[in-house]
Amino acid sequence: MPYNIITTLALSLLIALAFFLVYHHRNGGSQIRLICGPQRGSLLWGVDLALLHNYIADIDLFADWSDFWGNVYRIPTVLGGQRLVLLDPTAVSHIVHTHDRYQRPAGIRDMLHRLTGPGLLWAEGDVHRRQRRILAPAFTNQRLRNIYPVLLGCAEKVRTEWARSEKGEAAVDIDAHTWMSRLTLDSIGLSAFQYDFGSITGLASRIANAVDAFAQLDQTPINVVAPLFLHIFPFIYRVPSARISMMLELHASLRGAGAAIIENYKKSKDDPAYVGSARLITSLANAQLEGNQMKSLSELELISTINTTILAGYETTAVTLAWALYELSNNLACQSKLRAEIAVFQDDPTFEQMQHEMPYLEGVVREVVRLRPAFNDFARVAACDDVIPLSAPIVTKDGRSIDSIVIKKGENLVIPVRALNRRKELWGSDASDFRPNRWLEDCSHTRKLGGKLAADFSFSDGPRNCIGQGYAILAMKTALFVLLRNYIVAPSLHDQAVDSFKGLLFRPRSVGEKDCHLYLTVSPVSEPSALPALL
Ligand code: HEM
Repeated sequence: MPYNIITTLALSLLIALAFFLVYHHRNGGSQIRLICGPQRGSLLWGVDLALLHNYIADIDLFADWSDFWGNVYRIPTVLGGQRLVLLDPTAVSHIVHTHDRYQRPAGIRDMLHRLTGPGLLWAEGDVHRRQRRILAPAFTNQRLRNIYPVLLGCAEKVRTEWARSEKGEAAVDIDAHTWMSRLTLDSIGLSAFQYDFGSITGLASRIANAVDAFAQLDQTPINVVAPLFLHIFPFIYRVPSARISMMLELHASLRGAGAAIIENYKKSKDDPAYVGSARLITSLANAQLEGNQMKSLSELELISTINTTILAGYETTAVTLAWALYELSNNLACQSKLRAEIAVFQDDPTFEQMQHEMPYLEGVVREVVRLRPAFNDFARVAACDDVIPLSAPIVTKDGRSIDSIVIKKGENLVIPVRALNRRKELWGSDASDFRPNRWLEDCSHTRKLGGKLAADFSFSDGPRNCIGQGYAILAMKTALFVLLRNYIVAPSLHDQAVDSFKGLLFRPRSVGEKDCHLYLTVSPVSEPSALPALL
C-alpha cells in the first residue's frame, strides 16, 4: 500500500513539475504575461475550450473581450500557454507587413504542406517570394479582363440549371451553398486552368465531397479538442483520426485534380482552340521550363501551386457567395436596390462596366466579405525577437504605460479578423449590420482610423495578402449580377433558421439538417407574387 501512495505522489510531483517546466519555458521572460486580459479558468485549457464554442455558435469572444480589455490583450491557452490578441491597427499592420518575422505556426504549416505540398500557402521567405512572383502575373487586371467572359458563362450555366429545376413551380427551394460551390469550382477550373470540372451540370466532384466532409465531422471529444493542441504538438495531425483521414482524402482529391489539369494542358496546348495562353496554367507550365532558378518552379511546386490555388480559392469564394445570398434573402430592400442597378444593363455588362459602373453591387460584395470573413482569425508565431509598435499606449498589469510590446521568438499571436471587421469605432454603431450602402458613403472616418487595412482585412494585407482577391471580387460580382438579374432570393419556404457552422471554413447552415446545407427559395423575377408573405 505505502508503495502505491509513494508512486502516486511521485507521479503527481512529476506531472506538476512537467506543467511548471512547460509553463516556465513558454512564458518565462515574456512581456506578454504583463498584458491584461481574461483570467485563466483552467491550467489545462486556458480559454481555449470557451473559444471552441466561439467556433460552433455565432458568438465572438474576441470581440467581447476587446470591448472589455481594449485592442491589445492576452489570452491564456492550453497547457499554461498564452497568446497576444491584436486589434490595434498599427500592430496588425506591423505583423502583416513584416511577415518574415511572423509566420504561420508550425502545426498549421505542416497541415498545409500535407494538403497542398510545398505551395504558396505553405512557403516562407525566399521560396515564398519566388513562388509569389511567378503567380502574380496571372492575377493582373488584364488577366481578369480575359477571364471575365468565362465567369459570366459559368454563372449563366447555374441560371439555366435553376430554370430547369423550377419545373413550372413559381418558387423552389435550392441548396444555395452547393450551387455556389459548383459555380466556384467550375469557374476556377475553367478560368485558371481551362479545365472543366463539370460540377454545375452534375458531375460528382471528389474535391467538393472532400471539402464537404469537414462539415460532417462527428463532434467527438478527440475531433473537437485535437486542434487546440496544434500549436504545442505540431505533429498532432499525424496521429490517425477521422480528421486526418479527411485531410488525406482532400489531399488526394487535390492531387488528382492537379494531375488531370496538367494532363489536359499537355494534350491540348498545341490545339488552336485552346486559349490557355491567357490562363494561370500556362504561366506555371512556362515557369517549370524556365532556366533561371529565381523564376522557375519544380514539378512538385507546379502541382502544389495548382492544389493551392484550388484550395485557397474554392471554399473561400463559395462560402462568401453563399453568405451573400443569405444576407440578400433577408434584406429585400438591398435586393431591390441591387436589382434596380442591374436592370440598367440590357445586355451583359462589359468588364469595365462590371468593375466601375455598379457601385452598389461592389458594396454588397465588400459588405459580405467584411461581415462574414472566410477566416475568423489568423494565428501567427514570432520567428525572431521583435518589438511591435502600438497606435495608442496600453497599461500593463503592473501599472506601466507602454506604446510597444517586446516579443520573443516562438511567442504566439492572433489577429481576430471577424472582430476587427466589426469594430464599432471604425464602422459605427451598426457595425454588425449588413448595410452595403456604407461602401458608397464618405469613408474618411474609417480611413483615418484604419485605412485600407480596416476595410479589406478579410483578404489580409501586405506581401502575403490574398493574391486572388481581385479575382474573388470579380467572380462574386459576376455571379450575383447574373443570378439576381433573373431570380428573387428569399428565406426557405420551410422557414428554417440559419446558423454559422464550422467545416473547413465557417458556412451558413440551415439548422436541423443532418448535413451542412443552406436552403433558400428562388423565384423568377417575373414571379415575385410566389414569394412568402415576409417579402
Ligand atoms: C472570398 C474569397 C477569398 C478570401 C476571403 C480569401 C482570403 C485570403 C486570406 C485572408 C489570405 C491570407 C491568409 C494568411 O495570411 O494566413 C489568402 C491567401 C491566399 N489566397 Fe485568398 N481568399 C479568397 C479567394 C481566393 C481566390 C479566388 C484565390 C485564387 C484563385 C486565392 C488565392 C490565395 C492564395 C494563393 C493565397 C496565399 C498568398 C500568399 O501566401 O502569398 N484566394 N486568401
